[in-house]
Amino acid sequence: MKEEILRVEKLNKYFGSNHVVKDATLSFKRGEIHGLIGENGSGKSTLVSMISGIYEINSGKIFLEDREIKVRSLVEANRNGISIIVQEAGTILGLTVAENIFLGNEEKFIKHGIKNIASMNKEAQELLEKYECSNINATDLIDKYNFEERKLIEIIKAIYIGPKVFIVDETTTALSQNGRELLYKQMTRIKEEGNTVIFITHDLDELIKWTDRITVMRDGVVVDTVDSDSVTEDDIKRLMVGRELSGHYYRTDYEKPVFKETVLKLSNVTVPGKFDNISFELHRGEILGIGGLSECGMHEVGKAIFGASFNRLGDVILNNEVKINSIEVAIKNGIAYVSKDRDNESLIVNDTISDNICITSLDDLKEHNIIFNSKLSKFANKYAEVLSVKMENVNQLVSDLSGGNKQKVALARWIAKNSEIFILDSPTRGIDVKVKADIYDLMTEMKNQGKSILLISEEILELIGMCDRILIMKDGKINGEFMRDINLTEEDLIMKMI
Ligand SMILES: Nc1ncnc2c1ncn2[C@@H]1O[C@H](COP(=O)(O)OP(=O)(O)OP(=O)(O)O)[C@@H](O)[C@H]1O
Repeated sequence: MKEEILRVEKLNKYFGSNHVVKDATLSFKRGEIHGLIGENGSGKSTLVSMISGIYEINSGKIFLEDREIKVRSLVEANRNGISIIVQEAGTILGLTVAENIFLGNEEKFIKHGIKNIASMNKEAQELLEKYECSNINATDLIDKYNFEERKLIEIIKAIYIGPKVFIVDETTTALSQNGRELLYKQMTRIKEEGNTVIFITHDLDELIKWTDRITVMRDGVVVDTVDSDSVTEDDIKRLMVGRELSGHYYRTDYEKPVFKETVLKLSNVTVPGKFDNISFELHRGEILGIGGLSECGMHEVGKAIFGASFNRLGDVILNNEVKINSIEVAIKNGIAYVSKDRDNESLIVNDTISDNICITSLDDLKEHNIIFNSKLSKFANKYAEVLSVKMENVNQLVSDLSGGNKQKVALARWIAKNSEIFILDSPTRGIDVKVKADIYDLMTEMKNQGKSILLISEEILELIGMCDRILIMKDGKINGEFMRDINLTEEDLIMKMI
């Protein structure tokens, strides 16, 4: 029997009248990876945020190595040996990589009131090398790096302290295959050294594979804790939802036609330093996937098509000969874009759900040049419902939603706009299995209506399961093309990525 390292007893958290964690009692053992799963909004992030000092506890107790701890901030949690990688961006823009890594822990570099920046930069660079991120420069502003690179920096920040409890909140979907390998390696090391990892992921396969035990939450309540080697994905789904979930997940068809008509054409598109001379066509009714490893440039391709890259070269042309050179032209011509960097590029998090959903459809909602609030509210409610957004009402701020529910709002806006071409970068990031299946159904329905989807994804199975055609990128170029085929395997795609 492994020894307990961390115990939470009757933890409660309210946001206003919303009781989101209810009497949670849970024990974590030394040398285990302990998974945490539940539907979007079931209280996982809130629970680990209380353990890591991000949120105040309304009632209950936390014991670390049998000693009650009261952590009031992340820095205090760190000092107690608890670190976390949060689901959203956890780095601060305007600071260097080194400053981000040592944020809250700078005093080790301060002597007689003077901070030894050279020494801090040197130590940060050594950490970057040690954790296989030598392409990142400690003295650079963090702003220079993309979402995945910032996540890797957060991982280093969380592990260099040698945590007793390392919390990973829905991080793997922000990482590509190589970033994931790095994270798994560190999780395994921490476990083998007799410490504990709390691992939140919506990927059931990954959850069962990497954890020793799994705790399931439903509506703020800890439902059960099970041994990972004694459960199946269906068992977990049943515990999460409280009933049997049946039916398919990805598309099941292999013969559905793609129209010959080209709706969007890229000719020799380049974004210097990101990708080079990319040309392809997207057809009506096609789901075209783009996959690859972190540095391959695929995320920038989505941005460039939407007119959101400042220094793009080459042409992005619609079938009516309109050239897409700006976001405004893209939206006017029926192009939708969901970025992987949800909080910074897809949503206005300090605004309401209603405003976020309506923002791209305001012109369509005008009556004699007047926009009626009642109409906005009805419209927002309709599409929040289509995407099953778990919320109090549409006037709630997006920042108050759980990660997966934010993602649903980002998608709802474009479904509401009835766009013709969807560029979806990691659209199911952070979304629970049940809603994921609904989103895949929605994508299939859109395809059947003749809409076109460019699906940029790190999830190889998602690409194989959903796409009519898949382009694999490597080092800024297209390195392989695969047609939909029941015999296509993960290995086929990976071979073209590496
Ligand atoms: N800062 C906040 N203010 C108000 N309500 C909040 C806040 N943070 C979370 N909530 C609410 O608490 C509930 C639980 O959210 P939480 O983020 O813990 O869920 P989760 O299980 O982590 O979901 P996901 O899988 O989507 O990340 C949700 O209903 C959410 O809207």
